[in-house]
Amino acid sequence: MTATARKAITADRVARLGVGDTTRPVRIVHELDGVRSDTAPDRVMAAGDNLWRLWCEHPAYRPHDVLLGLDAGGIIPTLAVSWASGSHYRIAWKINLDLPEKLVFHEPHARRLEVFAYGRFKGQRVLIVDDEITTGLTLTNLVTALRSAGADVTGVLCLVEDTTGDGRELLERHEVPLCVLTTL
Ligand SMILES: O=P(O)(O)OC[C@H]1O[C@H](OP(=O)(O)OP(=O)(O)O)[C@H](O)[C@@H]1O
Repeated sequence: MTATARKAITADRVARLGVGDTTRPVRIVHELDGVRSDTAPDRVMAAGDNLWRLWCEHPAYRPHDVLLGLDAGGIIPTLAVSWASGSHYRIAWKINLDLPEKLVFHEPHARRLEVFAYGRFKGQRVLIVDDEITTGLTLTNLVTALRSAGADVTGVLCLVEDTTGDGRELLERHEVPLCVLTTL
């Protein structure tokens, strides 16, 4: 297979995974590496369901148009919340594809420093989903980029808040509510 053909297949797969609908997340979770046992998908879906319920009861809850998850750790939680909430989702990828209308922001920790969210965000109410927050730098960078693109960030959902960092305080300074499943 040529490099061009491989690139086309990768781009198609990213596009299909990145703008999802609620009928597909379970099948995608089964396809992802590391989630192969019979019970793991159920646990992932239960976590997404619980996180979604907590957000619905949160005082700062507002409706959203789309979920936005972060590659890589945020992908599975995003699928799970999508399934629980019946929401469409997108993924911000650490893959730079030659596609129009991409939002770029900087990830302060990863080896690949730039993250790309494809498509239009102007006028969209976006609920961000990730696996964990520590310093909050990653998510505030994303919030700033989304707002610059004309999006309305309704909140951030994370599975885990590492309270050794100041992520919650940083998000509060940016007036973004944070809802987490558990703290560490
Ligand atoms: O609150 P912060 O201090 O910014 O850290 C949180 C970020 O760190 C992790 O990503 P990581 O860089 O490890 O990338 P990964 O998801 O690809 O593992 C995690 O998934 C968050 O996105």
